[in-house]
Amino acid sequence: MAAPMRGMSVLRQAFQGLVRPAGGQVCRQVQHRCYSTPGHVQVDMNSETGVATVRLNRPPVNSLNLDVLTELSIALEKLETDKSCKAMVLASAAPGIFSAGLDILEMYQSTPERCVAFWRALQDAWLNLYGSRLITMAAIEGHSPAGGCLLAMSCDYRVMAEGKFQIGLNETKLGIVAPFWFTDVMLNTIGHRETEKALQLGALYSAQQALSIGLVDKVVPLAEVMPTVEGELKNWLQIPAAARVITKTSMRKAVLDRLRSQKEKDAQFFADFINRDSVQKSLGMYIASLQKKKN
Ligand SMILES: CCCC/C=C\CC(=O)SCCNC(=O)CCNC(=O)[C@H](O)C(C)(C)COP(=O)(O)OP(=O)(O)OC[C@H]1O[C@@H](n2cnc3c(N)ncnc32)[C@H](O)[C@@H]1OP(=O)(O)O
Repeated sequence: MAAPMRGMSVLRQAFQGLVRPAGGQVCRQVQHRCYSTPGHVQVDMNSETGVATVRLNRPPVNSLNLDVLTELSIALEKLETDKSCKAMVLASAAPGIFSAGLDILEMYQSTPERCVAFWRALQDAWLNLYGSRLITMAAIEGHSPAGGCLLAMSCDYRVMAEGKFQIGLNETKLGIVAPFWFTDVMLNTIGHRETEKALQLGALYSAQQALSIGLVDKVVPLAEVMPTVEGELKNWLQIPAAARVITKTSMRKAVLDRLRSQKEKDAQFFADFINRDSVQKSLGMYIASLQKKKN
């Protein structure tokens, strides 16, 4: 195994194929390439259909920490440059959960430097997902609050499992504020009036409620989520790719450019905001409420 290069994380080098992480495997089959590493993002590429399935795999709740976001970003970059890849399904390997959103522990009692690095990783993952040329579909087989909702909304199409699962941008309930680009994506998805209510209230919606406001596109029984995504993909794959990509790009450009033009300012704002005493106090109380729920 090659020695890790200085100034580049082992994780990033592993994904770029420069080093193979201990215990990691790269398996190649006739129709599927699965990049299996000890990391938190599994990619299964079906070379026959050109559809990649990207599964978040950080049990118990797929909370998005620096590593997960970095891995996700790199996985998306690789798929973007893979000419055989036409579409990507974002899903979860953890039962009952799509993603619990940002890892609250990245925001609680963290250093300003770590906060900035964490936020840059989130920005990059989002820019890669929202700006992707691929057809992107979210298979929401569980809860999807906050950052989980952002990932789902950033796809082109969302299928959610019916039942007890909830989705929404609940940031205000934690005493934090959804960044402008989260708001922009929600505005583009459900419109101004619903976004204003949803964000102020930190609303979490059932699948049926989410369907009624256009936050998801289809609600089906849990076991039907993947087959429904696959069925929908067949329609999307029939559209001439160049025309679809130009249309998608022109519709998303303004929102992407808004973040691209102020990434560093946005990261610094996050680090300053999250480290305010009042915000830290709210996050501490929220973490305690999650713990209490169990007892
Ligand atoms: C300027 C700032 C902008 C910030 C922008 C975005 C913010 C975010 O994304 S903040 C994250 C918001 N997420 C949430 O509010 C979700 C919180 N979690 C839950 O409501 C539940 O965990 C969930 C419904 C997702 C799943 O419920 P359960 O299946 O019953 O699991 P548990 O609640 O028992 O959780 C298991 C375990 O995971 C810990 N956990 C849950 N969510 C998070 C999280 N987002 N970050 C870190 N850790 C999380 C939870 O505390 C439990 O831990 P243990 O007690 O140690 O087992």
